Amino acid sequence: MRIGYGYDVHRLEAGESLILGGVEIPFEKGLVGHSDADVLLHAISDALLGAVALGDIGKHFPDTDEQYSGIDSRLLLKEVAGLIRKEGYDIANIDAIVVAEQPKLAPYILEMRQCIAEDLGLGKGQVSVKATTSEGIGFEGRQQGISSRAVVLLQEA
Ligand SMILES: Nc1ccn([C@@H]2O[C@H](COP(=O)(O)O)[C@@H](O)[C@H]2O)c(=O)n1
Ligand SMILES: C[C@@]1(CO)OP(=O)(O)OP(=O)(O)OC[C@H]1O
Repeated sequence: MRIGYGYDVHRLEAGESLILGGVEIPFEKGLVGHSDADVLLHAISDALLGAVALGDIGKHFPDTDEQYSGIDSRLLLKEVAGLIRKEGYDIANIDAIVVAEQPKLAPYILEMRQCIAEDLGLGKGQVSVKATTSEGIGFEGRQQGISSRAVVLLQEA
């Protein structure tokens, strides 16, 4: 068995799309990144890579490489899942949290879990996504950014 942990942050700006867990969420601001800036999928991807000591998504998909400009992070997640399988592991479960003052994410959580489960070939019972505010403090609380943390457990295939 292997455990992995991932953390990511992206900046919030007006005029950008807000995509979390593969789901586009209507909001006045969105996340800025080289890719689609899906901070939740990035945290999960980093947790998966970390579990098999394969570095992080910045190593595999450098933000200096034009081929990843604006890329759908679901494609990156699927590629990471392939690397995990190549190392001889299956995903037992994922637990992730998004720290966002706004918007209210509860209505979108089920769809996020379904997207992630579909991309990783899992049941939605193996994928947990949670949300919390930052109680108005810190960069998330000031709505300057959104962060995400994820933990994954892998088992030998
Ligand atoms: N962006 C968010 C943040 C939180 N939620 C849900 O609201 C509940 C209360 O949040 P606290 O920060 O007071 O813990 C929490 O349990 C989340 O389910 C949300 O939907 N969207
Ligand atoms: C995903 C990648 C690649 O497009 O870019 P960003 O969207 O900037 O995301 P980040 O979490 O900073 O790091 C990984 C990157 O190399």
